[in-house]
This record gives sequence, structure tokens and C-alpha cells, in this order.
Amino acid sequence: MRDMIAAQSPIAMSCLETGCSKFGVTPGGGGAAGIIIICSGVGGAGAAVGPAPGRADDAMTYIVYSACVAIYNVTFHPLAKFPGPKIRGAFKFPMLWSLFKGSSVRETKAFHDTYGRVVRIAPDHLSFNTARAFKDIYGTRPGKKQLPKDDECDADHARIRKTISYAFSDTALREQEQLLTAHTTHLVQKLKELIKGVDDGRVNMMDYYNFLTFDVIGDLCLGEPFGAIASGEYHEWIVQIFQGLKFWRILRFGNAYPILGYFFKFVMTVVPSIEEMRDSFFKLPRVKVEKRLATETNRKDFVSYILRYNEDDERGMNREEVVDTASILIVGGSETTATILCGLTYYLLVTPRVMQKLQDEIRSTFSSEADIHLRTLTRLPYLDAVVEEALRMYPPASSIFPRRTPSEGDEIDGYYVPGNTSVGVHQFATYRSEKNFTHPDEFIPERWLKDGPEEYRNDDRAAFQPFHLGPRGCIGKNLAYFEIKSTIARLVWNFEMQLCKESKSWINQNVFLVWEKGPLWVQFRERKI
Ligand code: HEM
Repeated sequence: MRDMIAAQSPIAMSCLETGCSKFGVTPGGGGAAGIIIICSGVGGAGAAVGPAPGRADDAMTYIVYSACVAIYNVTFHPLAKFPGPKIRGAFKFPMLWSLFKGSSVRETKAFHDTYGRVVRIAPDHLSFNTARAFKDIYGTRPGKKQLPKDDECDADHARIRKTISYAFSDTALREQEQLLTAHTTHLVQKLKELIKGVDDGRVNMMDYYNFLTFDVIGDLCLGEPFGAIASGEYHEWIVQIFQGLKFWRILRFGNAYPILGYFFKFVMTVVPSIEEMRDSFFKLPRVKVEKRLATETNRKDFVSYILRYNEDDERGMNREEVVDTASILIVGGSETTATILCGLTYYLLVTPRVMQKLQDEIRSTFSSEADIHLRTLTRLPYLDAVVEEALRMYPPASSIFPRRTPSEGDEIDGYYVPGNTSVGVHQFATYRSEKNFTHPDEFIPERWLKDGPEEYRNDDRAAFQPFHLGPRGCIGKNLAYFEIKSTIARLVWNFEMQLCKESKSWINQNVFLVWEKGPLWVQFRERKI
């Protein structure tokens, strides 16, 4: 089944074949972030009780069977006591449909507003929106096993995570700083050229942030950038990633209803180009990683850290693992960072008060652009607050990364949750809940300042975990913060920016695993320094 589904999409295949089970992120109901990792999302959530498709003799039997299951699900099922819309408790289809339509993030938020801190969003799925649930589900649990994504490959995950964690240490970030900054500087130069170009400085920053983050991650993982900023165009491989991310919602149906899965498999056999697409998707990272492995160099990219241990060392990785890990990091580390750069830029441009304060801070702290670097970026408390607030308003990992409770069940957020239940914290619903944050729908960076206004003192900061926590939390968090802050500081230093009128309602988006971002048109003018 996994093979079959995977073959439908290069990106989905990448997770199924590689990362997901060993090392990766598991987005559930429309999550984002290290998204590649679709695989476990696909395999993760089964029905609470479900017919074995193919066994039902005819449509009538199937309908009667489904009706009985639905009645059971809302009456005697162990999760029946949890609040939520009855239709969601009865059938899995409504959740899949809302994922398919892209409305699931806002719908789940609305359910939490109505039903409280835990909601049954599908027969065997519970969504939470509290700080305590974050800790119980994802945090390190002394004396208790972690809630698994996929038990089978835990050993592999721990080994690979340990090996690559050196590439994400503070020391590594210092060593990578020059390489990273070169790309941000390149973006600034490109924007200056565009100001003089035919479009008079009108730039779709959704594209350029993607170009930046893919160039950075290509350079770190594959030994060379994609050349996207230079060309001003998407590399074909990046286009395939985005197509794969969108395709994920269809895969969810294939997994939930195996009869559809068989249909997908059939389509695959009669459309050989799908297979070819998949092969070509894997070819690029393989060829580039091989080239990088064969090159003697002192550059401090991720591969250099991985190569510290050879295959015979227990911490070492074989070639396949290096290629797989590189592919996972590329997807996990690019779209997410580009997303928050877009969201942050949007909120800055629609909130002139905040933009003004940020400009004052950045332009008064530095005396030249060259002063902006890893160490000096720590002197910008308002920028820190702006980044946190953007992550709260527009979390790149907007939805749930599901975990499964052990067979004996578990206590989560004070509730006993029966075994084999899919559980997770819904980031958007958590950050936009009045129970956690005062004025949750307003962009107010001041709430994050040490001496911020009194009325935000009761905000529950522990309920804000955009990178998650615990042993599966985001390994690229420090890199992401540096990339975000360094980019925004340089843009604010160099340019005056205005949101073009066609992007005024840019924020109204659906989520197809990741936010469905439209063009973010920004008018750039060079600042007179
Ligand atoms: C704003 C940017 C980012 C956000 C919001 C983000 C968010 C997340 C979240 C929420 C998870 C946990 C998923 C889970 O618990 O199942 C995660 C995991 C992960 N992230 Fe990020 N991420 C970002 C940037 C990056 C970057 C820059 C990289 C690497 C270059 C990266 C690589 C990963 C990897 C490899 C994992 C899986 C860790 C594991 O399973 O041990 N992320 N990320």
C-alpha cells in the first residue's frame, strides 16, 4: 500500500521510502513544516473501527456496515465521551474532506472555540490546544516512553538524529554563518537590481523567499545552491516538491479508503510517467550528494558533519541514508522558513506602527549592514518579539503532528485517552485561543517583551511551541531563527517596503498540508542611508 501510494507522487515517495519512518516530521491534519514526511501522516491515522474494504460484497452491505460502525463510534466507542461534532466522531470522511478542501485549520480552530481544549476531530483522532498537552504528547517524559510516530524505526531515528545534530549545534551555526549570509546578501543585491528593472521594484516576495531558503538549504545539504535567486526562477525539482505537497491530501483518502488506494495503484501502472517523475525526483539529490561526497573541501555544510563518522562507526550513515536525510532536510528546512518570512513581512506591512518600531531598532543599533551578524542579532529584542508574534499568528506548522497512544492508553492534559488513539496539539487553534493569549487575533509583538504591557502578562507562553519540543522537536530551530532574523534585519536596513494593493488580503489562505500562499507583492525602494 505504501509503495503504491508513494508512487503517485515523488515527494510522497521520498518520505515513504526514506525519511518518514527513520527521521522526519509527521504532519497530520494539514500540518506543515518538515513536511516531506508525509509518509507517516499517510499511514498514521486509521479508522477507529472500519470495514475491511474489498470484503463487503456489495454497495448495500457496505452502507449498512458503515452505518453500524458510525453508530458504534458515537455511542460505545471509547472516545465517544470526548466532545466534538457528532459527524466527526461517526465518520473519518469529514476530516479528510476538510483537509482536501484546505479548510481544516480554521475548522479545527472553530471546534476548539466551541468544544474546549480537547476535540474529537475524527473517530480515533483527538486534537488538543493547551500547554500541558504539548508537554504530555511531545515532551520528554521521565519514566514513560515517548508517544511514537512509528515504533519500528525508533532506533534508526535516534542514531541519525544524533549524527546530524552536530550540524545544527551552536558551533556549527557559527561556522556556517558566512555561507548563510552570502545568500541573504545575494537577495539584497537582487532586490536592488529589481528596483532598477522594468517592474520598478515590485517584487513577489513569496517567490523570492522560497528562492532564498531553497538556495540556502541546497548549499548546506547538496554542496551547491539551486541558483534560484540568480535566475529568479524555480528549479524544476522545487516545483515537484510543491506539487507533491498538494498531492498529499489525495493520498490521505487512498490510505483511509484502501479501495481508492487500489485505484491509485491501477492509475500508476497505466501512467508510466508517474514512475518516471518519481525516479527523476530522487536522481537530483543522489547525483548532487555523490558529487559532494567525492569533493575534498573545507566548507562547513551538513555533509561535512555527517562525514565525521564513517559507515563502520555506529554513529555513521550509509550513502542511502545521507541522500535520504539530505532530501528530508531540504523540504523540512525550506518551505517552513520561507512561509514565516512571508507571514512576518505581511504582518509588518499591514501594521505600520510595528514596522516603524522595528526600523528604529534596526537602524539605530547598527552603523552599517556589515554589522549585522549572528552575535549582534542578539541585541534586537523587538525583532525577537516580532518573529515570535509572526510565528504565533501564522505558524508554518499550522496543524497537528500526530502521535499514537500506547495500547494501555495514556493521560493527556488530565484526560485518560484510550490506547491506539491519534493525538496531537493543533498549533493554529492553540495560538489563536483566548484561553492562551489575550487578543489572540491581533498582531502585538509587545506581548513577548520582558517589560511588555501588563495585559499580556497572563499569556500562556508554554502553549507556544512552533518548533515543538522533546526528542522529535525541530532540529533546525536555531538555523531557522538565524535565517529569519538575518534576512528581515537586512531588508529593513536596506529598503523601504510597502504592500501592493493586490496582496492586501494575502493572509486569507487555505492549508493543503502547508499554507497555500498566493503572490506577496511588495514595493521596494532603496533606503537613503
Ligand atoms: C520556521 C521554520 C521551521 C518550523 C516552524 C519548523 C517546525 C518543525 C516542527 C513543528 C517539527 C516537529 C514535527 C513533529 O513533532 O513531528 C519539526 C521537525 C523537524 N524539522 Fe523543522 N521547522 C522549521 C525549520 C527547519 C529547518 C531550517 C530545518 C533544517 C534545515 C528543519 C528540519 C527539521 C527536521 C529534520 C525535523 C524532524 C526532527 C526529528 O524527527 O527528529 N526544520 N520542525
